[in-house]
Amino acid sequence: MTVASLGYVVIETRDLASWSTFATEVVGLMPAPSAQHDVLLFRMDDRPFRFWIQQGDREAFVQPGWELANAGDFNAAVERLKSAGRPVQLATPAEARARQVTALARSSDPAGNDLEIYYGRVLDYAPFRSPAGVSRFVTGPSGELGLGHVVLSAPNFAETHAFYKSVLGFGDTDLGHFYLAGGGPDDPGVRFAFMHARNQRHHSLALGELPQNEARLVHLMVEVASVDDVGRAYERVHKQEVPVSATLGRHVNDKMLSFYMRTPGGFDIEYGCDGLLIDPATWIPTTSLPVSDWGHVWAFQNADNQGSEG
Ligand SMILES: Cc1ccc(O)c(O)c1CC[C@@H]1C(=O)CC[C@]2(C)C(=O)CC[C@@H]12
Ligand SMILES: [Fe+2]
Repeated sequence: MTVASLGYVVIETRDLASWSTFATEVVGLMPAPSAQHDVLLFRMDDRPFRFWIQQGDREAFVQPGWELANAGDFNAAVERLKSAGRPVQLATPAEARARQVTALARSSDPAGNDLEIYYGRVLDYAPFRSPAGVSRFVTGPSGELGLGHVVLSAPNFAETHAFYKSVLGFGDTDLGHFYLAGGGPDDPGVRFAFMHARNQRHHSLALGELPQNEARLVHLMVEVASVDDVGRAYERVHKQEVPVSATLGRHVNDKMLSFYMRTPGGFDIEYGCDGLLIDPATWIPTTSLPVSDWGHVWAFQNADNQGSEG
């Protein structure tokens, strides 16, 4: 019943054309054929899509699609969601076919973040080619590392954290505690849970003890093969005047060399390389206190500093 990987993300936008330009020219994703005129699909490997972007009336993240290994794991996850009292909606065969999976169900976590689970690994045999010249997105030799990670807000932190572990089978990789307000006696800190699915990616999911934001996502991370892929993306971001949310830096926990940019959806994409691989069977969770070894100057912290100085 353990989630195997982060399979795809669903995003909603009023302006498909702007998202499309951003996805291809900035991120470097490959446009893929879509059967629906109000849905754009983008590939990063041999999956038929990793980004599903649909026309709607909001700019928002809709939900992650969590992949289960087979029918048995999928059915067990559905049963666990029901036993935990979560609403579960089994998708129709037509809906599953549209997602290019064998079976699909919708639910939500106790913080109100929507989610999908599915099984059935359809492949697209047309070679992957990035329109922006990305050498390769890192998803593992057969895609088993998943598309990257998502970071969700969980104001009811303990309850949501327990849900992902006991109901969907995630394991703790790092229980970060970040003192962003100086670390003095009055600073309660922000708790984070970085969790792995049944693959070697350091985290496929992180929960932050943060209020829910309008975009309904803190960020999603995509990993590329080399530091040059990150550097070239950083250059595209500057040339195309995409807002940088955090400058280039290296995280202490997963060793990711990354920067963060603002998407048209109002949430960030973390764009990185060098992510740490772990053995999910034997890993003992760490507790990180620093966010980064170096770099990662956050735009919101700059604004705060300027406010207090001025
Ligand atoms: C700390 C950390 C480790 C690995 C990651 O992939 C990663 O994204 C982070 C940063 C998480 C987090 C964030 O995304 C929003 C801004 C946050 C709350 C901070 O200011 C500290 C931690 C940051
Ligand atoms: Fe991240």
